[in-house]
Formats: sequence, structure tokens, C-alpha cells
Amino acid sequence: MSETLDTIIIGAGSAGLAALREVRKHTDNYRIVNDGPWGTTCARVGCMPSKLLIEAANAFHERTSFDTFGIRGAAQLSVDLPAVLERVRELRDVFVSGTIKDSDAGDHQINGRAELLGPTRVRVNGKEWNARSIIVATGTRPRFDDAWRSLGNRVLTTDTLFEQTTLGRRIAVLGLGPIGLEMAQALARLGIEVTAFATKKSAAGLSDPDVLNTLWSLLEQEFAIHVGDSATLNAHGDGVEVVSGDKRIVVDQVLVATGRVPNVEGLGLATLGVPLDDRGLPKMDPNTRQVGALPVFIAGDLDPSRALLHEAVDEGHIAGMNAMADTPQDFRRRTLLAIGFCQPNAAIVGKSFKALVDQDIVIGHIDFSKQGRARVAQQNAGLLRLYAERSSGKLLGAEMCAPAGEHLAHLLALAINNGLTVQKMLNMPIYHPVLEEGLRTALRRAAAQLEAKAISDLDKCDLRTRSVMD
Ligand SMILES: Cc1cc2nc3c(=O)[nH]c(=O)nc-3n(C[C@H](O)[C@H](O)[C@H](O)COP(=O)(O)OP(=O)(O)OC[C@H]3O[C@@H](n4cnc5c(N)ncnc54)[C@H](O)[C@@H]3O)c2cc1C
Ligand SMILES: NC(=O)c1ccc[n+]([C@@H]2O[C@H](COP(=O)([O-])OP(=O)(O)OC[C@H]3O[C@@H](n4cnc5c(N)ncnc54)[C@H](O)[C@@H]3O)[C@@H](O)[C@H]2O)c1
Repeated sequence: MSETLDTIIIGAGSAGLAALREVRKHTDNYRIVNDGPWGTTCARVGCMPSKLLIEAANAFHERTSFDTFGIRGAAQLSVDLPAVLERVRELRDVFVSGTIKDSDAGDHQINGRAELLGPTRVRVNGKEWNARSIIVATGTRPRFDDAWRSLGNRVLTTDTLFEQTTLGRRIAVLGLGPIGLEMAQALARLGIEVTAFATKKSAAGLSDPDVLNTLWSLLEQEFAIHVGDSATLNAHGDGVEVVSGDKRIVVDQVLVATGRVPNVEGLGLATLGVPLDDRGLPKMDPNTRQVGALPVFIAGDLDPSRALLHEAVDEGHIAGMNAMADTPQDFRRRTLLAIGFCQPNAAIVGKSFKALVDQDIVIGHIDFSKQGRARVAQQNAGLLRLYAERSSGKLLGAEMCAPAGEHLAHLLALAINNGLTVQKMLNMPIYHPVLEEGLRTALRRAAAQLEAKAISDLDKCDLRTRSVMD
């Protein structure tokens, strides 16, 4: 007779570890299984090393504004790529060891590849377990053509990029999703000759054509972008020949960032007895993470609908709570917030432009090329467009490529999460001189188009309370 566990968590990434935190509150009778290295995609090969590389690249890029500021000698600065990459790994290792320490589950941890044998049965390393519930959080991996393996470290993904001790002088980046975009700009800013290949004009998932066009022309000033057929790669001397339609270049290395595929192979999802989509995934409830009425919960990037760190953590948290509950509960998901850490930051908050095309909305915008504080800092490039319901003024969403866009996006996310109108947002104090004044301009432009126009950013108040200032 095999042991019956209260739950088994498959995958110890950010989603699986968030589930673990919940499960541990309720039981000791669980296991967490992970195939491959522990420490999470985010800390090992994702968010953290990519941001470390970006910060080094942006620090070096700052020199391009020195002359205008009156600071001389920038031309003497140079990048020591091995040292940059060493720092990336050093700090990355600190983050990874922190993650491993925080999530140590002692004897409850199993190294191995889990396979479902049904909705309540799992096999790992030849041993079978019954479980009252199962949490599946196996994440994704970079899309990669097996034929490229023979090219060794001439064809990289973000799983291998940060392991390099140095990098070639010429790098092609395939794909301009958030990963390709962030890495293409960082590599270019580190002095590498970058050519990006995209199959369509699209960057960081932006759907607002004005925002996309603004970002696109800024990126084109930093590296070459070719839009055309899916590229093929061939060995060429010590390098790689990249061919897309009639475009042909030879580079030292290629970074493939054409998307990520769910880790479903050999996972046995077919044994759940529910239909699987063309990626091999069953339908799950986004608010409970449950698969149908089965005691099976899916969390994290494996479900690609919100492949973002904070969403993976939320999903693990929900899955962990519901795996332990008698009746799974629905949890309200947060306002969508996706940020690409290129400069200017690309961000989508709430509903995208594409999701609102058929709705009666007003659009407020700010072009950062003329915005005061952005000019002061020589960061005056970018566009923010926000969308509000014409009848009520309720803020629905925004897209941007904006200086300090990561912070503006959070402010907008807070407003949308709380159902604020443009007018209510205009009530907030805005200091001077700050980039948020640009956001206020966009809000005022939206407000001017609303059905009910206010005469001021300030609400009128009652005579008896008018002298009260909070
Ligand atoms: C380069 C890069 C940069 C990123 N930057 C950001 C960012 O700036 N901000 C942001 O919000 N998000 C970012 N992300 C996305 C973020 O990293 C993911 O949303 C998050 O890591 C997903 O976590 P997860 O738990 O779903 O998957 P993972 O962390 O990948 O965990 C899944 C685990 O399951 C294991 N596994 C797979 N199959 C099995 C099996 N059969 N049995 C047992 N274990 C198995 C895997 O080996 C892995 O350890 C980035 C991603 C990448 C790649
Ligand atoms: N800052 C962040 O929040 C951040 C950063 C990195 C990744 N992520 C998450 O990771 C996920 C994966 O990101 P990603 O960039 O790998 O994937 P993606 O699917 O978002 O983008 C891949 C891009 O490659 C293009 N493409 C596909 N095939 C191609 C080909 N043959 N040649 C050229 N281009 C091709 C696609 O059109 C798409 O634009 C994202 O969905 C995101 O949620 C987030």
C-alpha cells in the first residue's frame, strides 16, 4: 500500500513555493517535487539575472548624456564584459541561495520528475504516492530548436546567457517579446552589435499602435531590427549565419527569445481524463486554479495567461489554500500589470488598448519628449496613453513606454484596482517637478473628453469643512 499524502506539489518554482507556504500552515503530510535545479526560474535564469545585466548596461549607457550635462571624459569608459557577467552571477547566486534557504522543506523535498497517474496519484523516481490533492506548477522553458544544439554556446537562451564568461562582438536576438527586448537593448548598451529579428512589428506585448511605434523608433536608434520570416540558423566558420527572407547576416552568437513552452512532457496530464488544449493543458478556473471538479490545481507560468512573477506567486498561493480547503474558494485576481524593463519602460496596466477597441472610451496621452522633469534628466522620450470609460470616467487601462514607467504603471494599477475615475485620480497631490506631472497631463486630457466634465481637478467641498486640510 502506498502512502496517502494530503497534497503533493509538483514544481518548486515561485508558484510551487508560494503553494508550499500555504500548505505548511495546514499539514506536515505533503511532498514537494522538483526536477532539475532548485532556486526558481526567476532567481536562477529569469527576472533577477536579466535585471542585473540590464542595470549594468544602463549604467554604461548613462555616459551618452554626460557631454550634454557638461561632464567630460565619457569616451574613456569601457565595458569589461567578463566582470559584468561575473557580477551578474555573483549576485544571482545570492538571490538563489536566499530562495533555497527560505523554501527548505527538509525531508518533504524530493528531487525528481513527477508524473501524474490520475487525479490523486503521482509517481516520482519509480515510487508512487496517493494524494488528496495535487498542485501542478511545472513552469516553462525557452523554445529551442533541437537542430541548434550542435551549435553549442553560439546559440543561447536565457538559460545559458548568464553562464557565459564573455560574449561575442555581434549577437542576433530572435524575438522581441519582453525577454528579447530587454536583452537586445541591454546587450546593445554594453557595446555589442545587436541585430534583432522579429516575425512581426510587436514589442513587449504592447497593443497600442502609437505607443508601439514610439518605442519601436527609439529601439531602432539603439540596434538594428529586421521584421520578416522566421529566421534559420546555420554554422558559419566560428559564427552563425542568420537568414530571414532576403536578410542574411553572420554573427558570433544568437540569443533565442521566441517564447517559452509549458513543461508538460511526461507529466501525465492526459491521465486526468479531461480535454487538453493544443499545448497539452487542461482548462482551469483562473480564480480557484482548480481543474474542473478534480482535486488538481494549476499555478504559475504553466498556464501562460499571466506569465509574470507576481501572478505565479498569487496562483501558487490560491492553489495552496484551495488544495487544503474542503471547498475551493474563488479569489479575485489583481489588475493586470506587465512591465518590460527596457528604457523607456514598456508597460501595460489593466485593459490593453486591444481589449478596448470596441468600447466607448476616451484616451488621454502624454508625450514625454516635452515633459519638464524628463527633459531635466535627459530622459525625454516616450509616450503614455490611458483609457477611461467615456460615460463614467472610470480608468480602465493604460499602455506606455515611459521614463520611470515602472512607477507610473504601479500608480495606475493602484487606481484601476480601486475602481478610481480619472477625476478621482486627479484629486491626488502631484509634486513639482516630477514625471507624474506627465501622468496628470494625460489624465486631464482624458477628463476633458468625458461626458461629465469637472470644472477643476479639485472636488468642491462643503462650506463647513472647507478649512480642513488632511
Ligand atoms: C529571462 C526572464 C526574465 C523574466 N523577468 C521577469 C520580470 O522581470 N518580471 C516578472 O514578473 N516576470 C519575469 N519573468 C517571468 C517569471 O520568471 C515567471 O513568471 C516565474 O518564474 C514563473 O514561475 P513558475 O513557478 O511558474 O515556474 P518555474 O520557476 O520555472 O518553476 C517550475 C519548476 O518545475 C520544475 N518541473 C518541471 N517539470 C517538472 C516535473 N515533471 N516534475 C517536477 N518538477 C518539474 C522545473 O524544473 C522548475 O524548477 C521572467 C522570465 C524569464 C525567463
Ligand atoms: N519584465 C517582465 O515582466 C518579463 C520579462 C521577461 C519575461 N517575462 C514573461 O516571460 C514570458 C515569455 O517571454 P518571451 O519574450 O520569451 O516570449 P513572448 O512569447 O512574450 O515573445 C516572443 C516573441 O517572439 C516572436 N517570435 C516567435 N517566433 C519567432 C521567430 N521565429 N523569430 C523571431 N521572432 C519570433 C513572437 O512574435 C513574440 O513577439 C512573457 O510572456 C512574460 O510574461 C516577463
